[in-house]
Amino acid sequence: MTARIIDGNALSTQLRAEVAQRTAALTAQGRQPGLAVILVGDDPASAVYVRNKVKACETTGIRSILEQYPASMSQAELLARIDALNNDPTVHGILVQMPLPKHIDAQKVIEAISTRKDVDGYSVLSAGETMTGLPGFRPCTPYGCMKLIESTGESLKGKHAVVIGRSNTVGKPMALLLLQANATVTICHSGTPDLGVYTRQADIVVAAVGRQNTLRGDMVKRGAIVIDVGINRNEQGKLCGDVDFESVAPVASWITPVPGGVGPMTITMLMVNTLEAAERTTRG
Ligand SMILES: Nc1nc2c(c(=O)[nH]1)N[C@@H](CN(C=O)c1ccc(C(=O)N[C@@H](CCC(=O)O)C(=O)O)cc1)CN2
Repeated sequence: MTARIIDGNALSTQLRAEVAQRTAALTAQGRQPGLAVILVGDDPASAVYVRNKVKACETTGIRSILEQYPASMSQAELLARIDALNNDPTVHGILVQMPLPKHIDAQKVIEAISTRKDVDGYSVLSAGETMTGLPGFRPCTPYGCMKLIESTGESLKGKHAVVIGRSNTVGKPMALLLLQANATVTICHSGTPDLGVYTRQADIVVAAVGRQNTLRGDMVKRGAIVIDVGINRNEQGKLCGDVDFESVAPVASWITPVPGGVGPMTITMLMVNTLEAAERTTRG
């Protein structure tokens, strides 16, 4: 047996087409969704991600407002821009690309974004909504992982899911979303001794630790679903995830590739969240 591929590019195309349809309906009512994307500094990877977000807006019909600032921008200046965008009724989502330059307190910036416009789902209030299952914005990467798992048609009810990683933006919200889908959830991390003891019991493994080859074939139960959130570069400079694809694919039932798995879904769920932000304002 070899695992079937969960194709994040294909699922993204499908979901973006649905977003485009709903966006067109809102736009026809004079309520075109708008997303403000703020990039501070000159990190080359961030510039690529931001460009891809603007492109995704173009293909879905969402209006993008790209604001680029030098790394020397002060925190006060950035907070003032966010305040202006919070008060702009044509802007439904605000996104500040991470990481920010070191002199800026990222959490302060995130908390300055209105909860109604926090389409990254990064704020403390959004985290609370994710934890309680209240309506709000789910962080895009774990939200995308849930859609990828859903696309396999496998139910999560009663299954054991192991999340490797405990970041506030991926690992922790991922565990909460799996829990809400009635999985039994274990969170492991870089400090977990003998990771395989846990992952070998898992029906679903989500690897989000940021270290290549964290999950190998001998650590995976036959038939498990494996979701790879990692974006790393190997010794040859090639993009790779946290999962050793070659050894895990023959054991798993479903697996996401890197690239082309979770990555594109992150941007797709940003489009979904922005559309929903605009739809919510329409409802008053
Ligand atoms: N404000 C935010 N900042 C950051 C986020 C975020 O969700 N919001 N996430 C990451 C970067 N990111 C989006 O911003 C992101 C990372 C990777 C991909 C992606 O499509 N990856 C491709 C491979 C791309 C490549 O070739 O390098 C893939 O995995 O197929 C999309 C978005 C940090 N900052």
